[in-house]
Amino acid sequence: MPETLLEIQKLVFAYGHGGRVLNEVDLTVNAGDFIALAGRNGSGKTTLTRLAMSLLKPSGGTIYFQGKDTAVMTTADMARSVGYVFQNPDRQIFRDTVAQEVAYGPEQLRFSPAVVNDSVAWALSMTGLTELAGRFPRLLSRGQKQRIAIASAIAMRPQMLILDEPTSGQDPWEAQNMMELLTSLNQQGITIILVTHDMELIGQYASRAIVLDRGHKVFDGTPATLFNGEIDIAAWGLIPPTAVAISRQLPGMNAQQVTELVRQVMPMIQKGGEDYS
Ligand SMILES: Nc1ncnc2c1ncn2[C@@H]1O[C@H](COP(=O)(O)OP(=O)(O)OP(=O)(O)O)[C@@H](O)[C@H]1O
Repeated sequence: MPETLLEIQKLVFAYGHGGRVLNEVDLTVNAGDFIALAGRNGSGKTTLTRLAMSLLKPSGGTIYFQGKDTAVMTTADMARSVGYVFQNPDRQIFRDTVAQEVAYGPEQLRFSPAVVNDSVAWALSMTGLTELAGRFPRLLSRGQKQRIAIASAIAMRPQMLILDEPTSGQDPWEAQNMMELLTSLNQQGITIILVTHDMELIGQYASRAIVLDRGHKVFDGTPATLFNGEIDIAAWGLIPPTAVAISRQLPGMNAQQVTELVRQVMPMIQKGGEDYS
């Protein structure tokens, strides 16, 4: 059995005296999961991740991290185990060089200087930033800044990484690099929760999809099940990945990703070619 990292029970949340933004949400996150958290604008995704990080406190229900009630944990306690990457990387970057920026978290956690150096070197290398270690972060591209935010988070050696729309505003090449980075971090044992509106990314990279709709958890399962055509995902404001939409038009096809669609379609095309030759 995989270790349970996060256990959310009957979570309710309202901002101030407003209405409920999250309603009786139950959720278990296991070590090793690669979760995509989806749902229409305002469905409660960011709020849920902020609660999971103890940046907000529940109005009702309980959140346990490794069996411990997070109500008694500070944001600093959570930061030892969970890295959080904000949607806008500029909110997280304030030091003069990339290396100093990435060292900030491990220093705050009072790692020894040798461990800080090792952690920074590892985080820069994982994120492809080693060459940029001495550069001024604010002058780098959005994709590079997003990588700095991830490097800063993983330098604290978290068990789990929560990322809020890390590919927003990036070109497809940067977004793909980012997803490959997250895949490789996940393969190294870091549990990933990725907030995203991008169904293509969910189909291609996530092992589990969770959908929120108007503060309720309405789906928790594999991307294959989410996109199998039997669930009315349009009711939650979602559309299937292109590969799924195309493959539904072709008899016998069940691709979730473009590469898989091409693999499934190629024999048909080759056979068609032979018929014409
Ligand atoms: N600081 C706040 N004060 C009051 N209401 C808020 C606050 N932040 C978010 N909300 C409201 O809470 C609801 C959930 O917002 P949240 O940002 O969690 O949704 P989301 O699914 O992340 O949306 P998006 O995809 O647009 O980022 C929305 O109705 C939003 O307007």
